[in-house]
Amino acid sequence: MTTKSSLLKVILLGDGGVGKSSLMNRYVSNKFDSHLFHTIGVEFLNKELEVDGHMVTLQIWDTAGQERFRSLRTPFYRGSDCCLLTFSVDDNQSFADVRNPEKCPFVVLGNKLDVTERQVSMEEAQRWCQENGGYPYFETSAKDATNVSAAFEEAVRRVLASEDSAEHLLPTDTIDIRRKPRSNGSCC
Ligand SMILES: Nc1nc2c(ncn2[C@@H]2O[C@H](COP(=O)(O)OP(=O)(O)OP(=O)(O)O)[C@@H](O)[C@H]2O)c(=O)[nH]1
Ligand SMILES: [Mg+2]
Repeated sequence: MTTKSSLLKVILLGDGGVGKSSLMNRYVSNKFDSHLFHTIGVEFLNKELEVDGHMVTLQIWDTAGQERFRSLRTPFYRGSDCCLLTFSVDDNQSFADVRNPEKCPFVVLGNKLDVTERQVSMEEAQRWCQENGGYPYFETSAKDATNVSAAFEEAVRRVLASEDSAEHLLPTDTIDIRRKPRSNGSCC
């Protein structure tokens, strides 16, 4: 029997320091580093998971949020199935930047839930997500591992539900050369 797996690409976007790399490291390696360096350019990691009976290879692209790297991100939007727009709840400016997405968002993450001094309330973030297309909103902490898997898994569920998942199917033992290229499968 052919085992089929879906290959999904998600991209983490958001200001420098909001915790994108920390979320990826927590999710893929279950590790947290309180003195992580800023990302330079773009990095990616793969994670295999099962969502509602679907085997998925999730390719997570982690972009550099600092302003000086902004132009580098553009090529990586292409072919993304989902954008994870991330801000940190203790940084108003990072939420303002999320509210002006360059490309279509899919899931919005308010990270650093563990901090005591919030600048963005849950109500404010939820209201914005509802009023701007009904984006799913998750409050996460890469530090405490709160809601991190749930946020990535929701992204996978949304992609699988919104697209003909057959478009992603990669038979492990055959390649169908008659298959047409994806026409409009990507959101970004
Ligand atoms: N308290 C707390 N700190 C966090 C959390 N997530 C990340 N941090 C810290 O915030 C800092 C920045 O985290 P990064 O993951 O490097 O942020 P980034 O979004 O990848 O930043 P760039 O690579 O510059 O775009 C690091 O010192 C992390 O340890 C969190 O959930 N809670
Ligand atoms: Mg980073």
